[in-house]
Amino acid sequence: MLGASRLLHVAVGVIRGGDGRILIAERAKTAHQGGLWEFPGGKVEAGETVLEALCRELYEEVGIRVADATPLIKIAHDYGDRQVLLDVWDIRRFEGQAHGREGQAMQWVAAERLNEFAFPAANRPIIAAARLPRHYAILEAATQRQALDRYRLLIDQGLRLIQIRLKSLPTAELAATLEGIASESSGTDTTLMINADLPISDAGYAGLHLSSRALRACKARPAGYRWVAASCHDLAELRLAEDLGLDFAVLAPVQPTSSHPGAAALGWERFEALVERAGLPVYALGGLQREDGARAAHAGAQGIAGIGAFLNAAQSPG
Ligand SMILES: Nc1nc2c([nH]c(=O)n2[C@H]2C[C@H](O)[C@@H](COP(=O)(O)OP(=O)(O)OP(=O)(O)O)O2)c(=O)[nH]1
Ligand SMILES: [Mg+2]
Repeated sequence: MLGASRLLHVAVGVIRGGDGRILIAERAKTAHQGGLWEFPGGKVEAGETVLEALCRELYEEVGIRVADATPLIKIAHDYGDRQVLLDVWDIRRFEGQAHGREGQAMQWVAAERLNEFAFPAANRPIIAAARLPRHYAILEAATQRQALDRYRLLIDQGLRLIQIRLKSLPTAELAATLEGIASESSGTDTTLMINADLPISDAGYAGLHLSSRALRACKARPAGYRWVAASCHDLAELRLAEDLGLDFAVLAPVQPTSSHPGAAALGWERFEALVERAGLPVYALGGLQREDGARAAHAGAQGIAGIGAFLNAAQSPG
C-alpha cells in the first residue's frame, strides 16, 4: 500500500454523453504519462475538495459545467517517479459543449471500445469500472421453471450483468436450464457470468465468476473469458483477485443475510476501508436492496450485487 501522504490526489471524470459514449482526451506529449489517452481531470489543489477540483478541472480542460457526479472508483498507483490517487467520478449530467480547451485531441468513445486506446497503467481498473453496470444480479433458483422466470424478471428490470450461480438447482435440471437461459440471452446485450463451481463445461460464456475457494486455488487468470470476477470476504482475497488481474470482485456480506446466516457482516465502514485498499471494482453484496445503491457508491463500491435484491419481494429468497 502506498503511503497516503505521498499520494498526488487527482480528480478524474468519466463523462458520459446522452448516447452513453465516454469522453477521452490525449495527454500532452510533454506531460507525465504524455501521449497516452486519459479521462479529463487534474490535481486537487490545497484547500479544495475533490468535487471542487473535479468541477474546476473539467471546466478548464473541456469547458463543461458538472451538474451531478457520483463516485465511481479510487485507484492508488505507483509510477515510480510519481504516486497518484485517481479519484474517479461518473458524470452523466453536465452543461455546455465539451471541447478541448487546451488544444488536446478528444473523442467520444463507446464504453466497450475503451480497451482499444492506450491509457496509463493505472487506468486498467478504471476502464473496467466505466464499462461495468451499477448492478450485478446473481441468479439462484430451486427449479428450472423458477430459474427461467427469475432470469426474465431480471432482464425486464434492466439487469445486464448476471451471474449464473444456480447451486440450489437439482443437477439433473442444470443442463436444460442453462440451455434455456443461453437461448434467451443470445443476441442480446446481457453479459452472463458462469459460476466456476457448477459441474458443467463452461465454454461459451462471456464471463467466469470464481467462488472464494476457486479464487484461492487459482494460479493464473483463467483464459478465454472477457470478464473474470471473484467472491471475496477479506483483504487477502481482494489482493489475490487484483494480483491475478481479475476484472472485478464482490465483497460480502455487508449486512446480515438470510442466504448466509452464519457469516459475520462487515458493515459499511469496514466495507469502505477494504474497498479503499483494493485495486479493482468491487460490488457490495449481502442483505442489500436497490435503495442501498447511493450508500454503496459513496463507500467506494462499483454498485450492488444481490440474489434477492432485484427480485420482487414475493419471490425474494432473502
Ligand atoms: N486526468 C487524468 N490523469 C491521469 C489518468 N490516469 C493517470 O494515470 N493519470 C495521472 C497522470 C498524472 O500523473 C496525474 C494527473 O495530472 P494532470 O497532469 O492531469 O494534472 P493537471 O490537469 O492538474 O495538470 P497540470 O496543471 O499540472 O498541467 O494523474 C487519467 O485517466 N486522467
Ligand atoms: Mg489534467
